Amino acid sequence: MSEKKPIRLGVNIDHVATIRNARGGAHPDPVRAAHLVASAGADGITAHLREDRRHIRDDDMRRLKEELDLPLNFEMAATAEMLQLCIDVGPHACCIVPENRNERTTEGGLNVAGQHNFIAPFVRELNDAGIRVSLFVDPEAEHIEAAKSAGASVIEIHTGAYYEAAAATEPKRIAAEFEKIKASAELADRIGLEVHAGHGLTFHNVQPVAALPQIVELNIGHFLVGEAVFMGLADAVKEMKQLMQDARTGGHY
Ligand SMILES: CC(=O)[C@@H](O)[C@H](O)COP(=O)(O)O
Ligand SMILES: NCC(=O)COP(=O)(O)O
Repeated sequence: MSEKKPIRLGVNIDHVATIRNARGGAHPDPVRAAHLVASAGADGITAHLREDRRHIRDDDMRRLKEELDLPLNFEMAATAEMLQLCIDVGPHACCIVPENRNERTTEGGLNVAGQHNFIAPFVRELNDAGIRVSLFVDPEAEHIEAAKSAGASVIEIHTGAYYEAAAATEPKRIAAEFEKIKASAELADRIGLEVHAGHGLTFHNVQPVAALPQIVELNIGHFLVGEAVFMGLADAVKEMKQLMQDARTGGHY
């Protein structure tokens, strides 16, 4: 069993921008939300600049980088336009994700094994610009091994299938999806990749994932912004961090 390293919470503020864009104005400002989550204990800010700009926009990314002291994780598709924007912004990290304009949310992980020769040059250019690269992958060995050989230093395990199993309250499916995450975290750690996870994590499903000793960062957004309606964004972030720390230190879950 690996030693338990501390675990970080990256808060994804995309859906603050979704609410802003619903009316076309400037409120609520995702950068203001980022300042708030920083003071509530977030360890980083994640934002996904989608090609269709449905939530976060170019200027949000620039302001997040300029105004925040926290590490910025720039999520994006592997396109020439995004590569240039990311290099111009100069975030701490870039997470490359698959993107499909017709999807409601990120549906699956990056097909790194099938697109190795396409993805590796993006990783190289970002690395050369001093940006850490993470690849957002389904919990499958072939993509994790391909991420390593493509030059990424981090993988983020897509926890969407685990979320769906938990939402359907199907114990066998939850256990099967969790086992995939666990085996993937162990494999990635063994081959020298830093391991992150995210997508669909909530107060109710986060603790088993946070307890996995190889996982050092969780990126969580939609649930926290939704929960902010009921308990406020700062309290939602504090509660999520507490649940993660409790799971990490062997507390109750
Ligand atoms: C890649 C990922 O999991 C997040 O970026 C999440 O998808 C938030 O953005 P969307 O809700 O637009 O997919
Ligand atoms: N990469 C996952 C992420 O940033 C947040 O996903 P979600 O919590 O909004 O589903």
